[in-house]
Amino acid sequence: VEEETRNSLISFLTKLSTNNGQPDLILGWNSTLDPCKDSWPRVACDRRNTSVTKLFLEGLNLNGTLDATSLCSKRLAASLYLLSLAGNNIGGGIPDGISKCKQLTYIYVRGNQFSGNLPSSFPMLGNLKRLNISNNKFSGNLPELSRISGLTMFLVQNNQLSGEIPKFDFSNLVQFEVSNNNFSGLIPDGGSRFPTSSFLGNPGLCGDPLSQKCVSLEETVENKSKGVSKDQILMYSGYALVFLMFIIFKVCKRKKRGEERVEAANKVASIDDSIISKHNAASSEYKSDVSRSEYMEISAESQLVSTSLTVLESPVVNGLKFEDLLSAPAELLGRGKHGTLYKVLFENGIVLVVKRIKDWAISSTEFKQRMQRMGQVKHPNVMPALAFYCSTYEKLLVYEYHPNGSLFGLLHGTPMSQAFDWASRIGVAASISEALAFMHQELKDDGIAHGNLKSCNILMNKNMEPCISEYGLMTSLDSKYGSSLTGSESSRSRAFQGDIYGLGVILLELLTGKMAQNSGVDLADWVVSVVREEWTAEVFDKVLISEGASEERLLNLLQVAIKCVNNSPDARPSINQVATMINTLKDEDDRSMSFEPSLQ
Ligand SMILES: Nc1ncnc2c1ncn2[C@@H]1O[C@H](COP(=O)(O)OP(=O)(O)OP(=O)(O)O)[C@@H](O)[C@H]1O
Repeated sequence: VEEETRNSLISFLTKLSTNNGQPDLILGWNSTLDPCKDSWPRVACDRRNTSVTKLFLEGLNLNGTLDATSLCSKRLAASLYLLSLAGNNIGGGIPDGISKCKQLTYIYVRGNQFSGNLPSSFPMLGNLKRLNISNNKFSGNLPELSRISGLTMFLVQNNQLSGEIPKFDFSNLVQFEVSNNNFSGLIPDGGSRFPTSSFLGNPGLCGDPLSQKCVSLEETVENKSKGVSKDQILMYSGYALVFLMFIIFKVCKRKKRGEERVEAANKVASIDDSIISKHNAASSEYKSDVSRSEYMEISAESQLVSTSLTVLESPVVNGLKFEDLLSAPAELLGRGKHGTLYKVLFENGIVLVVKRIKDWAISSTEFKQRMQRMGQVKHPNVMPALAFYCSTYEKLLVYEYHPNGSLFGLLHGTPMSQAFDWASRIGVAASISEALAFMHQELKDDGIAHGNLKSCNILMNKNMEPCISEYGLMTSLDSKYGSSLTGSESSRSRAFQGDIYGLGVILLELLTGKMAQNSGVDLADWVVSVVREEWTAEVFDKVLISEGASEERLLNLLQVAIKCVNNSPDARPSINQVATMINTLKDEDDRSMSFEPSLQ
């Protein structure tokens, strides 16, 4: 490593550590030695040992300032892609010059005394993937970070940041948290993928997933006041206008609601009346294959006691009527233990999935209450029902169609399974277990477990992230899962323990690449017997072994899976324990893969 870089590093550390006297000596950073070949502590280099790539300076009680000029000196800036300063007492701001460190991909400065604005040049760090500036004293508006397209981690909680949240492409973000700042305005589209806790503690913030809704009028008024001078008098009259319009809006809304109620009553009546005629007319228009005609039976039965479709909050199906569902072409996707699944195609290109539940001994009232309750519990890795229909004869649920298929398909379908590497598998395990822990916690008091957790009920969304589907549709009838259909307290907890069993089997599928049931062989029984015979290494998927996945990590996950499939439901761990174990394994894995620091 050339002299310029050595000097830059030492000067950077000196400014960071005004308290430490001779930091270069303390850390062993000595300009007569080479940072790479002589292995300066807390410095990592490229494979050829010619350039510095990572600085791990966390937890050193550093209390100086960040000298971007030294850090982003020409040569160092060309290779440095990880900077961790987490858990120190570094103060001052992050200078504008940081944007010269073009290769920076990971910035971890959590838990310091940094203050001031993030520099406006920050978005020029186009390679940035993970940013953690949480637990500092940063303030002011965020720069246009949404321009950084590859950002997967954005953690800025516990600062004093204000203004609006940039319009991120939330589909890329895996970790996101802005809680306990002074952010205001509408949470941008897609933000609702993250839990409410990611946004809490910002009094001015509104919109999904927070319960505080935005007053849509604000936008209208903002537009109207564009171009108006910003002096104070006008500002106050603007506020007065907002208030006035808000009142008018409320009055109009109340009036409209009254009209809508009348309209809705008429609509329900007209749907009921028109089902027979529309269905008869419609059925001749569609190609009638077996599934289609079966699907049509729904309407025939439903004519007896029909109610309208209940939409559970979704822009996709807003305005969708029960009759629309019936008159759209349908394709049979599968016939499971608990019902039949149809893919329904609409003229406007929307594709939905309708589950027709069979033989569920649950009253209509109970079914409706259950669906409404589940509509309130949202997690980005759980697929919500978009709407439901319930009559004496039919119980239908409407879901979004996921063209990327299920985890079952990914593991046991043909070529894709080859590309399903260990990092993705442990990622899937961590996401599912966290989502299940969330659902159990939210729905424990209502006694609603998943009831039928298995790899074909884990669907891959457009970002190939797993989503648990069909949550709470049925209580499993399988005694092995440990549940029963009676409503007693113990049978309720059995249902939750049944989900742990289901999760355990999914973990075994991820580890072995084998199906849960194959030619009468039960995967859990097989794995347990092989492990008992001390042939443990034999159970793992050969694809993982040939990829070079660490056997120690496979073993760690296997131990969790085996605990979950214990035949005695009471001996299984709680979902929180499972989620913690799996997430710890995943974190260890992430760290060892990228040699990232323990303190982000
Ligand atoms: N929303 C969806 N989008 C795309 N595919 C889906 C969707 N829901 C389910 N599937 C897939 O359709 C197939 C049939 O699903 P279905 O729920 O009927 O089967 P099952 O889960 O075996 O049945 P059951 O839940 O009654 O035991 C499965 O392969 C499943 O992965």
